[in-house]
Amino acid sequence: MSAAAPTRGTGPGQLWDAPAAAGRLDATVDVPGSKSLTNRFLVLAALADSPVTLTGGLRSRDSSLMAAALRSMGVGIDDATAQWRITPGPLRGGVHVDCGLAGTVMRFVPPLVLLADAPVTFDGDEGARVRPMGPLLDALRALGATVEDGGRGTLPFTVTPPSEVPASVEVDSSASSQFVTGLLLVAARVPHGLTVRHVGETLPSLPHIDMTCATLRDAGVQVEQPDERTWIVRPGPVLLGDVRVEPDLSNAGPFMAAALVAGGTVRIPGWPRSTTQPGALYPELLERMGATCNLEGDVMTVTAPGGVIHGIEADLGPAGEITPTIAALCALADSPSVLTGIGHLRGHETDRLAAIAAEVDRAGGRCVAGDDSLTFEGLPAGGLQPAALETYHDHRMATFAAILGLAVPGLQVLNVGTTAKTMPDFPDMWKAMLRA
Ligand SMILES: O=C(O)C1=C[C@@H](OP(=O)(O)O)[C@@H](O)[C@H](O)C1
Ligand SMILES: C=C(OP(=O)(O)O)C(=O)O
Repeated sequence: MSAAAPTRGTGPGQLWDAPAAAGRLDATVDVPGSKSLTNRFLVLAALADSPVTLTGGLRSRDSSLMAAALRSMGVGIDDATAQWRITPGPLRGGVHVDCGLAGTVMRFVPPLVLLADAPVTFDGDEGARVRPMGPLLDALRALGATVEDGGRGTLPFTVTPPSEVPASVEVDSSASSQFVTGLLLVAARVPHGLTVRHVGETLPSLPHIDMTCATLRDAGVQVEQPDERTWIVRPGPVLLGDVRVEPDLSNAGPFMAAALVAGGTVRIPGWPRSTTQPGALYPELLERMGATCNLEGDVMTVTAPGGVIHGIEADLGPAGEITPTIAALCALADSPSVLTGIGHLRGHETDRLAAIAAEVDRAGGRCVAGDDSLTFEGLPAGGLQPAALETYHDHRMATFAAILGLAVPGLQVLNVGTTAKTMPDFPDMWKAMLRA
């Protein structure tokens, strides 16, 4: 008997009819809070000297997993209203942490065990069990913790706190900047502070490490960076107070990209004047691809003629997480594109280089994945063809598919609900933008 045909819907195994653009856009899209800032603030609040009020926090699978992990370790988190109240407490172990598929949970929580009173076990989704962890686990061992991972260097593992923590550690963070961030976040609270030195060849997502340092400094923590691969965090109090989370600029990207595909205008309110979020690169990249971007007050306005998208050559090493959105535009562009500096995306929610190449191919386009790059031929003469695109449990592959769907009537997306990782309302927000 053959397997039942997928039903229509947004859940696992279900197909979502991606709306095609029916005309020029004129939309204002309120994007929820940044995943990266929300989860940094939650961790820092857990280490703070007094309760913290957090406004604009993201409600999504990744932030819920972070809150659940911290609660289980003894942190009070009241998120019943829009202003969350986080009450730090002594960190306890003897608990199990579900990391889901969240890099921020699997890389930011294990270093907290350096301060806990008993071992903590960690596991996550099947797809999380292949995400790189080894260099961070080795760094925790060098800091005196006992880590049992069956020699795999991946989830699941158990971290047992050390009796003493040395004042410096080396880590190869070439597979993920989150290894350095995880160590820096806890550093002010270990007895002698911590010097973290990156020893790998490349270091992706530097803006995300800058975000960590900026967040620490805003909390009164002294962070020095004597050279581009060393961070020194002095021991001391963490004074977070009241914090507000910026909108997630990476999640603004698909809506901004929609203006290029459909034509018209998309406005993103709440755009920060200055930010460490990698999504800050969108305006420049989208302008090179044919849009006009203007920041007036705190509203970023993207305007484009529609149907005119230029290919691009770009090093996305600093901003790997925006790659799937730029990649969707490259697949629809009037000339070839090459995106480089993105080898580490093979360790993201899925192997994103393989996934993007496979899904462009499924829709009748051409994209070749290299070790560290994606090369696109651009839009084929007859355009892309309707197909049911796979999302691989990857929120950004779902938004990638939705962008293609704007230009390809009849395109479908399998499990678009996987966007709940960082943007649970995505399907409705997308339709509202299109008035579909
Ligand atoms: O620290 C963070 O919040 C993040 C860092 C980056 O990780 P990688 O350096 O593993 O790409 C980014 O891709 C991820 O979405 C969020
Ligand atoms: C790589 C990403 O997430 P994570 O925080 O799980 O690494 C991402 O959101 O693109």
